[in-house]
Amino acid sequence: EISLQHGAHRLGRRNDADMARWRAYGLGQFIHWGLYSIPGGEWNGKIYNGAAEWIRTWKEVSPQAYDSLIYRFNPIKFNPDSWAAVAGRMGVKYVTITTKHHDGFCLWPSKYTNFTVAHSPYKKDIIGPLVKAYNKQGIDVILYFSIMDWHNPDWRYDIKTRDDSIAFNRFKQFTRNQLLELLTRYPTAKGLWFDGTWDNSWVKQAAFADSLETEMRKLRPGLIIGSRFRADEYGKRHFDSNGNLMGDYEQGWERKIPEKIEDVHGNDWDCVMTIPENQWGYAKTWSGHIKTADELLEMLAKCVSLDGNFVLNFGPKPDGTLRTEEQTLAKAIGDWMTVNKEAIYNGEYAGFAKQDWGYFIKNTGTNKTYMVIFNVPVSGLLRVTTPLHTVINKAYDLGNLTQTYTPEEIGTSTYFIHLHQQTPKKPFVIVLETGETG
Ligand SMILES: C[C@@H]1N[C@@H](C#Cc2ccccc2)[C@H](O)[C@@H]1O
Repeated sequence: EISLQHGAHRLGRRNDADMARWRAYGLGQFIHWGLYSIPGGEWNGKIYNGAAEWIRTWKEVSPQAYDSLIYRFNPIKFNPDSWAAVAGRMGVKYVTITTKHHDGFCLWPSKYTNFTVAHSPYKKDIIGPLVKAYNKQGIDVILYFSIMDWHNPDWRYDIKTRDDSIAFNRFKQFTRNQLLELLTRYPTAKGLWFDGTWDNSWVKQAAFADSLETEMRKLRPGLIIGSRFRADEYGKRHFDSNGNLMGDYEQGWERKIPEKIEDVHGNDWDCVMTIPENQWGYAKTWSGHIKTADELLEMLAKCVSLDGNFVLNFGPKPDGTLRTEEQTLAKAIGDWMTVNKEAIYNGEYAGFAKQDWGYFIKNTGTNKTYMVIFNVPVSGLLRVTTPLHTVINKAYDLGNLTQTYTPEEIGTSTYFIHLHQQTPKKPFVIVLETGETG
């Protein structure tokens, strides 16, 4: 181990109540909404092949023309209660909302810049009503904040000259001011989801970022900050130069999911996922593979089975409504969660050997382990290998408690569950109530 001033300040998982609440969420919603939602991935009739929220960087787009979109931001159909109702029906426990994406446009009336909703035709704060509406549905809020800010003239990709350094010092104060402003304006926010922290300019700010993280945690005890916020003094991000996780959970799983428990190194983590291959902000034309409800449910079960949270992204339209495809998926996921949510909430790694039919999820603090089944073998036999000294006392369908099973013991800690009849063409859950022997 080397001596670090600005590496991880805690080894292992946080063990406080705020983090336990985050750990139990299972399912979250991401919302990407801002000026980029207006062009929706198109400019002058041409389709941008990148992610819609990055259209400002397209060579076909002049930054000034993009920034003038502020004068067209007027989501007259925006109704946060309807978004929160869709999220509540879907079964999400938390939402991560973009307060400011890389383009620098603020969805709250920040005092530190005019590039905000306050200077758009809409005029009103978006974040406050969103936080209130989601909290009213019992859904916690995490604020997404991009450090990289293309609009701010003091932003730099690297610090090469004294002028760069003077400008970036102004930028650091601006960033600190905005973050303290967000935490003060929205005190019920449970955490900050940082992005846009990969450029050298920010990576070189280990001391400043470390001090700012400490200041934010002091201002808001229990605040949850992920591994993407800051680098250590050697420029190492997410994991410091000693290989220890920085922040409270790993934020490296963007549009990807770990394969096995060893990949998560005993840390908390979240996977943030798009419905199309790679569109976060609203894109008029979705191209390529659009994930189905069953695919998304399998991603959810896989994440929770490996001790993570699954956060599905929505990109609302410029008028403030949700696109039909997203509403349809939210309902399909919600219909499944209505029956099976106890397999997801308070879920953790079960320690059972992974099987091809699906995923094991243990319920924190109880003797229940859930089999979330996606791939029924033609034999109709579901193999279960329990951890040593664990026995199965009861087995039954979560969706039909009278549908019970008598596991056939076929070897040490190994059983077959015989499925009774042709099973539904939908993911389903069998509950195992276990006990310990010896
Ligand atoms: C959560 C997601 N992170 C952002 C990004 C990115 C990115 C940028 C460059 C290379 C790879 C990924 C996306 O715009 C979205 O906000």
